[in-house]
Amino acid sequence: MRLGTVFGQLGTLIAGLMFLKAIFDQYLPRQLKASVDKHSQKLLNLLSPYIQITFNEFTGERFKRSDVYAAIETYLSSTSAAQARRLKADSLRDSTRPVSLSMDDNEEVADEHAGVKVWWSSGMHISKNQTFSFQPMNDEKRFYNLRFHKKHRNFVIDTYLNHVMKEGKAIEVRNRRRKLYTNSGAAWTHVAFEHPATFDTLAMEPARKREVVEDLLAFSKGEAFYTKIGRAWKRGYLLHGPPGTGKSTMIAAMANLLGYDVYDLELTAVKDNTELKKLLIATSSRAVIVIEDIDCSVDLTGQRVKRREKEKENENNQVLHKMGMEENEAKSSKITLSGLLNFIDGLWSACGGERIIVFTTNYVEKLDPALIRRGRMDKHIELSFCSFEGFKVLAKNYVGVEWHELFPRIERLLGEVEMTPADVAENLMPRSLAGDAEECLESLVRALEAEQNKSSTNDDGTASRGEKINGILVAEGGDSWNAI
Ligand SMILES: Nc1ncnc2c1ncn2[C@@H]1O[C@H](COP(=O)(O)OP(=O)(O)OP(=O)(O)O)[C@@H](O)[C@H]1O
Ligand SMILES: [Mg+2]
Repeated sequence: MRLGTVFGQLGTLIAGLMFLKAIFDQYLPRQLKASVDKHSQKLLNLLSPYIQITFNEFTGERFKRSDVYAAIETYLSSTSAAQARRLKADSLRDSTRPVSLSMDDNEEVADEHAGVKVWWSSGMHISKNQTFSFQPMNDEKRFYNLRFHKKHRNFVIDTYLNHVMKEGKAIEVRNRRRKLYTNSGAAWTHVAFEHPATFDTLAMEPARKREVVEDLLAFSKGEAFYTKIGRAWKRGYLLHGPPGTGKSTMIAAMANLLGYDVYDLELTAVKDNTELKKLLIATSSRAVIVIEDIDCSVDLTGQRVKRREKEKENENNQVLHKMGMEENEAKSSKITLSGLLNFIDGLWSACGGERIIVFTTNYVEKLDPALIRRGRMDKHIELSFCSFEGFKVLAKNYVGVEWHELFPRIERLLGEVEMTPADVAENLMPRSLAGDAEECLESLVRALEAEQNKSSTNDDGTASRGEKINGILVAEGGDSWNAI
């Protein structure tokens, strides 16, 4: 007899048994039915080459939805949308998508991974001891069934289920609305993080940009590597450079590239080291923890205070009096350098999951070496004045041109004048909706030439535009505005 015929007959037999079981289910008394159920299931198990796994929506804790069920639902959402005939739509909180689609009860969809085909179906148990309740949903227990051929038992259990969990969680992360956390006291509050910066729009030499992007991607995919070498899955970046060179913009681009939340830690709002520790423990995995302007955030004890006092000593002839005050202030300042070092080291040891910590500063040389040594700040990235390569990125973004006859002139001027990407960008900003590229480029040329003339005449040593004193940018004409 041909193999196809054998399978055909087997199929008919199984279908017949299932039909008989359905009839018995309707007409047999309950006790007899339970016994028929047991034996028919045994018979079906013997004949069927398939294995089935059930994943319940609620396991153990009654009100806690199973993470596994949620990951399966997310994993199957696109397959369900493509295959199922009846779908359920749910609104989503904290997601960039307006609705989530999943297959309705008693639907079945097929999935394939590494050439192995499996079938997923969804269903719902309704509790038999139904009592009147204002929350009838509590008695409905949903589940997913995974069906596969028994020859794939090991593959499904060892490989396929891992793939489903990993992919489901990754989709969840990709779709979730990210958050920007800020601290007030020992608690974080958050708003939606919607900064549009990307590495594509960041003005920086392409080779250096690629290096940073590759470093970040290697980190984010490096869980196995970090485990192998016995290091916590964390990475520290120090971004340094003059104001307006794109440090904050790069942090947003980093968070957008990796899909991480951002924790913007304002050290001056933290009372003491204990509060700092609490904040650290409350951060989630897949986060960029940022401390901006680390040099002027807080009076750190140790070398820096001494160095700062020394600078003041030279400036001021009321030295002793002033030093006394500073020392008292430093003592009453509750966050210390060692507190901050413990914070970073604690991040490395106490918190599981991937985290990035970023410090920014305008004055890298002022930082205590202990704070920025490799292992704490693994990668130091300098952001500097606008190069011609950086300008080309801005020109493409702001005025939509990749080449213009003014480019050689701009290249020469940028080689002679130091202008931050922020200032270049400002000059390239169209003045009106109808503003054209040439007008913007000419405005930039004029600004660069004015800067060139100014630098050849201005050497009186006064603070000039763009210089930051104690976190405040100095504007032309002595105005000042906040750093961020
Ligand atoms: N490298 C850059 N690429 C693209 N845009 C930039 C770049 N640098 C600055 N800008 C523009 O200038 C503005 C200010 O930049 P940003 O806030 O990133 O500077 P910063 O280096 O963080 O300055 P600060 O030291 O004052 O904090 C940004 O909103 C952005 O539009
Ligand atoms: Mg900044």
